[in-house]
Amino acid sequence: MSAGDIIRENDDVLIVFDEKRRFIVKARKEGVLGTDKGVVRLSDLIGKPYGSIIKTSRGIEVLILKPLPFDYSLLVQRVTQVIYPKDAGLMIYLSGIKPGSKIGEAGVGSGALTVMLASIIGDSGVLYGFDISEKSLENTKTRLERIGLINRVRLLKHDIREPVSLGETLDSFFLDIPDPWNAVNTVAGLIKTSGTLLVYVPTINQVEKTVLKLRESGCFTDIHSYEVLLREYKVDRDAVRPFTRMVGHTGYIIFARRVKSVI
Ligand SMILES: C[S@@+](CC[C@H](N)C(=O)[O-])C[C@H]1O[C@@H](n2cnc3c(N)ncnc32)[C@H](O)[C@@H]1O
Repeated sequence: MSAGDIIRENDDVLIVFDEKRRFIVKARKEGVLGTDKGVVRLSDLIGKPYGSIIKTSRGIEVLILKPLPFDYSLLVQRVTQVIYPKDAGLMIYLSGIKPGSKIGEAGVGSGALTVMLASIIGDSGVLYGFDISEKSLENTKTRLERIGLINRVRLLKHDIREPVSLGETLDSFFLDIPDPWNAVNTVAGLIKTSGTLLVYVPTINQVEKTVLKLRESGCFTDIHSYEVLLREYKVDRDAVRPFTRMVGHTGYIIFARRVKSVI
């Protein structure tokens, strides 16, 4: 077992009571997490290996885990519609981003995608996050500080449809605003040639407008549009089937590569 497997003071811990009741807390010498299933003393977490089971004051067993990047969505206060992990997963894979990548995102909204992107680019990467809403920027800043990722992110109040200079070009740009077609020229100027653009839109009408604008700009090629449908399964002995409820629709993903000029 390595040192990182043992919970130390100030480490984040995911406490799982059941499917619905999950909390991220910091292990501390003082303080408690109070729930209807009893109290967990935060000092009880210190020195325990991640993956252990501890008991609340009411004797109920809870699991203590190391939070994964997507677990931090528990801390995201939704001030806007957010990008779901199923969509973020494909967007991140297609983008090709990795530790050290320099990337952009507009709008940051509630910061759900920002948290996932910032966790991937590492301490050597940088994310320029644009939004026109002061509230969204403030909210995202608070989340990133809480999770310890703020050093990788520069939050900027700016309308991404208007030109902007960053002093460097980006490996990838993530766009989630109502009218992305109006931002195509600006983001084309920010992405390095052979870099990637990922656009997220909730309606198919927005897909059409955006793709036509990307083609017309002459700055993008390899343009593809996708939708991700995710079905989870309920697994019991001799009774394996999809859950009866599923998320029917979230949004569409558009991928494109920046080129000098389309051949
Ligand atoms: C749907 S939310 C983004 C949600 C975000 N992707 C998430 O996962 O939390 C859209 C955001 O875009 C911002 N926005 C809208 N138009 C914009 C523009 N032209 N430039 C920058 N931000 C813009 C809005 O203020 C809003 O916060």
